[in-house]
Amino acid sequence: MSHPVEPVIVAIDGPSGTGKSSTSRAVAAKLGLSYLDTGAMYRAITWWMLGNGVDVADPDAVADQAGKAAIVSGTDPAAPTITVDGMDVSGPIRTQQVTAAVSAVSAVPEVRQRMVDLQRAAAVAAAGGIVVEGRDIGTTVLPDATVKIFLTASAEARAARRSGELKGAVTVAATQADLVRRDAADSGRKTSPLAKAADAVEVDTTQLTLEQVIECVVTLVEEKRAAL
Ligand SMILES: Nc1ncnc2c1ncn2[C@@H]1O[C@H](COP(=O)(O)OP(=O)(O)OP(=O)(O)O)[C@@H](O)[C@H]1O
Ligand SMILES: Nc1ccn([C@@H]2O[C@H](COP(=O)(O)O)[C@@H](O)[C@H]2O)c(=O)n1
Repeated sequence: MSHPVEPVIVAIDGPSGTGKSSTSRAVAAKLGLSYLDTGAMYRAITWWMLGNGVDVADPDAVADQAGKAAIVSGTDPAAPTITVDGMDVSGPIRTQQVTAAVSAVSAVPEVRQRMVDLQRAAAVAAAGGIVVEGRDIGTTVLPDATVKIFLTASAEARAARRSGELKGAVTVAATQADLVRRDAADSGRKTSPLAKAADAVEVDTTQLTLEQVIECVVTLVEEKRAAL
């Protein structure tokens, strides 16, 4: 008797700038899976809070407004989308203003509960399987994921990669300080902090090219699938 094939769920977590988005999108595209960028969701709600005059340093004010914005993520790895109340916010959520505020907003339990519900619903809706990337996917959002990966890289390597992206608009030192500050806030919060799940495979990408990281994750997923 044949058994129904369970959709593969890949959880990819790690600190800022370790290559989660680039790797997750490419792995999803190669394996024909959906893709969800949960960081974009926290950025989207932060963008909404800032635009609506909410004091993001006041957790009670943020909690009070946590249910107001309608956040919708498109999960096609070839063209991921993110909208707030029907508006495309893929550009605005990447501004420095949002980056500086997102850790405070994402630390509020009411915000996290709302985002986690949306993230789990997206995973259930992805009948063919999904790659979900973030900070707490393996530990909290999808603890039963088929494969869990925790990407790391030195702060120096991550800052150099990000500075390359920003084309020298910000110094490497300032970029590194920002990454380290955000990681400390994300790791130190009470509710589902950035953490490696006990059963996650850690991949240090410092000395690896993006292509090597993608290949490594694809192999890990295929090995796991073959063993199911
Ligand atoms: N192994 C690698 N070698 C060199 N550059 C890389 C590697 N992995 C990712 N990059 C580059 O580093 C930058 C950051 O990657 P990416 O946005 O995927 O990281 P991230 O972990 O999703 O970051 P964040 O948490 O801030 O969203 C991008 O410019 C990407 O092209
Ligand atoms: N699962 C997650 C994902 C993200 N966050 C918060 O969002 C910030 C932005 O994430 P990026 O991946 O776009 O850099 C991140 O610094 C966290 O504060 C989260 O809490 N949980």
